[in-house]
Amino acid sequence: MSDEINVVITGAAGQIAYSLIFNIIKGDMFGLDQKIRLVLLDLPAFMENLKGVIMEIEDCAYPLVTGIIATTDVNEAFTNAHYAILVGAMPRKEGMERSDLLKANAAIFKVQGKAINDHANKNIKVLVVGNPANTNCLIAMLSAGNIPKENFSCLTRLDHNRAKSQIALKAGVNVKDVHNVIIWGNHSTTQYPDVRCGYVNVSAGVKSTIPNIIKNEAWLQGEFISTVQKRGGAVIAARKFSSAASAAKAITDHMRDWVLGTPEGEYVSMGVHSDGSYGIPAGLIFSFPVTIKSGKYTIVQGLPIDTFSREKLDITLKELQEEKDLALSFLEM
Ligand SMILES: NC(=O)c1ccc[n+]([C@@H]2O[C@H](COP(=O)([O-])OP(=O)(O)OC[C@H]3O[C@@H](n4cnc5c(N)ncnc54)[C@H](O)[C@@H]3O)[C@@H](O)[C@H]2O)c1
Ligand SMILES: O=C(O)CC[C@H](O)C(=O)O
Repeated sequence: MSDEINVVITGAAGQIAYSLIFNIIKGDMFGLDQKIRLVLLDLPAFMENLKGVIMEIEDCAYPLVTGIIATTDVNEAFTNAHYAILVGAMPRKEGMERSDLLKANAAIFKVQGKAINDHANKNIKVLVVGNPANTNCLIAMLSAGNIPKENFSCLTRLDHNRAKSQIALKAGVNVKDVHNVIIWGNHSTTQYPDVRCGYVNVSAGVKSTIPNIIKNEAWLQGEFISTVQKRGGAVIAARKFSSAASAAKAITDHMRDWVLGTPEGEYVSMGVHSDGSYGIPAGLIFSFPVTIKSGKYTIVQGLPIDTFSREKLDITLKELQEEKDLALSFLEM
């Protein structure tokens, strides 16, 4: 890595950023030796709040921070950016549909995609978090034709972590022993959390598949899936705000693995540009199981897709195609 990296966070005065920034400057994302110049983008009305966040960054006295820029100007923000975490968007409140979000947020990601295209480092890695994350990511990617498609991804790691945790709770094991769960598709209630190929480390050198450990197919195909699919909504209903600390943790996991790589044999879930794998047509941002080496992800190939799974993949694919059509019609792209 270079001596110093420029890391842009949009929505920097918001809830997620308030956890995320501190994970980054502690070294949880890029390692303990990587110097970081933080570039914090938000709307003019939030600059005063951002001043308070910057005071707290300074007061943490973490040695990895070599500079902090606060700005409301997208072109300034993305100039020579090495990493961009696009969190800034309008979050869904109780009673709001995702289609309302689509319209409000699609325009933001078109402008930011273009600014990335025109001003960022050509090797930039972009993670889209703001919802609807897959479609916002697609719009940013389509607006940044000079940047390789593989440099864009969206966050489904929170769903992945939620799935791991639900399995650990049900099986009565530590979450660190649960491996290779998969989130397919959209970061929405149509996602397909799939644990058929996952496993649990039972004791030193002994592992068993998740279906073997849980021994309850009805739960795995029913309550487990719907709990993970609806977890974001459940947090909003209880907290009145959308998940923030767990989202920041998932962003940190996603970026750390994208930059530093995944352990041998370990899959993680990432929303990435579809390439025809598993019958998902090119031209969408779809969550797949991936492995990562030297900063490049590879979609895991050859996993079995049974009839139940095919139906689930088709449902989430259909939703993503509809979101894409709607977003492109709003933007006249
Ligand atoms: N993909 C995921 O797993 C996941 C998980 C949780 C939340 N989210 C989404 O993340 C987004 C942010 O959530 P939050 O809780 O931090 O919201 P928040 O409302 O607390 O913060 C959002 C921030 O974005 C800023 N913002 C809005 N438009 C902007 C723009 N054009 N440029 C720069 N900044 C802008 C706002 O001023 C605000 O400070 C929401 O869309 C939410 O639904 C995604
Ligand atoms: O708006 C939602 O229902 C989900 C919000 C967020 O993406 C999450 O997964 O916690």
